[in-house]
Amino acid sequence: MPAGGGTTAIDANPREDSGSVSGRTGASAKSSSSAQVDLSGFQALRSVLRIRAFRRLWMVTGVASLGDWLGLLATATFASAQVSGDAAKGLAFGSVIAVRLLPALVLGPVAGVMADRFDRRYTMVICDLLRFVLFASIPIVALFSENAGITVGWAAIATFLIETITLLWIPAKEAAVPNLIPRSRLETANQLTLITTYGITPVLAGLGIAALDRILRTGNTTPPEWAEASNLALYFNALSRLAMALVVYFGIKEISGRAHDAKRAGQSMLRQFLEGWKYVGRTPLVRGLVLGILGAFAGGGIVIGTAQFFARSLNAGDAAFYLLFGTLFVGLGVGIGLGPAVVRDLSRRRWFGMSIVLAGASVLFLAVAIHLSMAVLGALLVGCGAGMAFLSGVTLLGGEVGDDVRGRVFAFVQTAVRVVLMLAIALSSSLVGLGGSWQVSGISVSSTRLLLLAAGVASIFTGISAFRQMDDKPGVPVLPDLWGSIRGRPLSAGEKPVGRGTFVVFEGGEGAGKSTQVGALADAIRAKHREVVVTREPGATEVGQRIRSLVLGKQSDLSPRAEALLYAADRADHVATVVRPALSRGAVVISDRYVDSSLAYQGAGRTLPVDEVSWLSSWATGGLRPDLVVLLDVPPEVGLGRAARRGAADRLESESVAFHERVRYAFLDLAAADPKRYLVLDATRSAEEITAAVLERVAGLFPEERPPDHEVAEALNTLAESEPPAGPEVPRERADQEAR
Ligand SMILES: Nc1ncnc2c1ncn2[C@@H]1O[C@H](COP(=O)(O)OP(=O)(O)OP(=O)(O)O)[C@@H](O)[C@H]1O
Ligand SMILES: Cc1cn([C@H]2C[C@H](O)[C@@H](COP(=O)(O)O)O2)c(=O)[nH]c1=O
Repeated sequence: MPAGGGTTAIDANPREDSGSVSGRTGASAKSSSSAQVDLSGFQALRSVLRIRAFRRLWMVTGVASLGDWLGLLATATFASAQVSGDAAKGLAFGSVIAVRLLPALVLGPVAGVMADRFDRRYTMVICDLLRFVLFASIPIVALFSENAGITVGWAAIATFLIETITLLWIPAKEAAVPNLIPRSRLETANQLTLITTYGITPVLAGLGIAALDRILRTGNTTPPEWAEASNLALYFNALSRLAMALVVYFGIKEISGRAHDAKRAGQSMLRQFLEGWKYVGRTPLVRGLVLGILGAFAGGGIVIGTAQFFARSLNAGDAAFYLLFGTLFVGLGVGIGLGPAVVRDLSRRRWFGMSIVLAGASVLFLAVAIHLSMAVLGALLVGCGAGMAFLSGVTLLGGEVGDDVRGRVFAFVQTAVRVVLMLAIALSSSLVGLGGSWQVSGISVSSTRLLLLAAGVASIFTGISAFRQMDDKPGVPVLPDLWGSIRGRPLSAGEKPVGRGTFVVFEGGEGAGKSTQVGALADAIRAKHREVVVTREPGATEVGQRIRSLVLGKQSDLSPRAEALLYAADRADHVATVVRPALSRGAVVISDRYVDSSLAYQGAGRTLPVDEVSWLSSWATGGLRPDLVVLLDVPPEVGLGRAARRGAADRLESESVAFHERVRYAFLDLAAADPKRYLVLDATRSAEEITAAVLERVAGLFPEERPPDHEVAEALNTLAESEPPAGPEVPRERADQEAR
């Protein structure tokens, strides 16, 4: 994936998330004497919904998705209503569904090229306007035509066209979402979208159409033809698509405006198409994802294809089929809704493979279930595994595939999924019908169960292969890592034990007051006769001093990648020669900036891919993570104003306010993603208030040595008297003067 400008040419996301820190503060935090900001999991959801462009897209997609489900039910029932006789009705119903699935084969590949080649907003708007016309045309043609053949024929043609257009629309939309939202929020955004699309709206559509039909038929009156429930549903579907087009055109302009790649614009569509396939084939992550997704859908298809026979084999009647089907969906919802909260910091690449293995193992369990209760548990776990795989797969695709090729990858996946699903359902339902059943030791062994066994084994095999292809922590044991993640302590690749010390980091924008607070905290801990090492990045070592002059010197003309590498080099030297030795001695290490500064400044500020910057830092530090990060949050204007009073601006301070705003929201997003490790403080408060909040929280790190209140008061007095504030012990003036 070309990393540079691919992912974040749009500058819309972080600033949209414009709630101030106090805006994110819960009432409890406000009433607290400290300035602490409470960032819970629920607030992660709220922070996603604060990103206006995404919120608009999510709301309008929800309405449109409801319309689409209504439309699917309505076109199918509408077609069967046009003919009489069970066989003809069944054929009409099935044909409409088949017609909806067919275009994927023909058009899927082209759709991706279009999503990557053309402006995604215009692609979405044009597609939705066309769908508006086509959906509305189905009941209108029926109204004016006397001939059932013409009505059903047009319904089939319009449905085919709609599905064709949908295939163009989906990759454009899916590829656009990661540009509207910070990476750390992508998973929550996907959770919200998947639950809306596959959980809430199909149920609402089913209930809505049934209720509409009932209302229209109350009092034994038959409604006029134009007001039939299925017709009204189709009008609703048409209008929801019109609304989508208008909102995207007028309200979500951020979808346009990706970096224009002149080289690619000149390429032929065929070349771009082949390039997309090659990308899928040669990128291990994408290959693993595609393999896993297809394996999971093949397994799912076999479960669906055999479900009715399987339910019969349990002697539990037709109701068992619906029960198992419903349970599968409940499992999907549980996996998508609760999965991230359970596995917490587990690597998403690992989670994806593990989820498929869970789904496969659950299919195996289904295959040997001898009682309905076992089958219900199996179906629930199959759904859970599939839901978690779906969520992690979509999030990985959105977050780790470059913007320039994302449309094609999404299109590839959606086409392949449909084909595999159709084949799996068709083959398994025909095979299952051919086979019989035998009694082995009183247990009924049927072709259904053998097929399920085969599907389970195949899914486990696919999950393991996907895991191997994508693993980002090779050598780290799988089960301890899973267990550690569930308990909030995932194992880090390459992490070495660092002794008994405690590592505290202060982060935040320019002039947030980090040096001031580092000094105050160091004084308070030293008063407890503990060894404290005050340090900072960049510039804590001899080499670091030279790097500091290079990165902050206004005369330096550094590319973003070179800048990121220099900060990483400083960090590697810093951790190896200062931080780790001090932690091994059992000291408290307090650092003014660390890894998050690179994620915020080089990732969000310079728009380098955050995962790559994160990997670089992780490599530089050998996976060393702080015990606590104190984030001092300050609006850039305030912080830059404070810094300006200190002297001339350096190279980073001279960046635009927009740059510093991106940095600010990236810090907040990092904190929101791991609230236990962070203390977020409103840095516009007085230095004394902030110190009190820091001391209170730090006391929790050394429960046996909580400072008595009079010592906290002393530390605050020292802080109030010291002017200028105590800064890091390491020399900074020389490098800073050279830099400025
Ligand atoms: N809470 C506060 N309220 C007002 N002014 C403050 C506060 N904390 C620190 N200051 C002042 O703001 C200026 C910058 O503070 P400090 O050097 O501690 O910030 P910093 O985050 O380390 O800055 P930089 O990242 O630019 O090095 C100093 O003049 C300091 O006295
Ligand atoms: C560690 C680190 C720092 N920066 C930036 C952030 C600041 O603008 C300067 C450091 O200056 P300070 O006065 O010591 O705060 O460097 C960065 O961009 N990336 C990093 O990893």
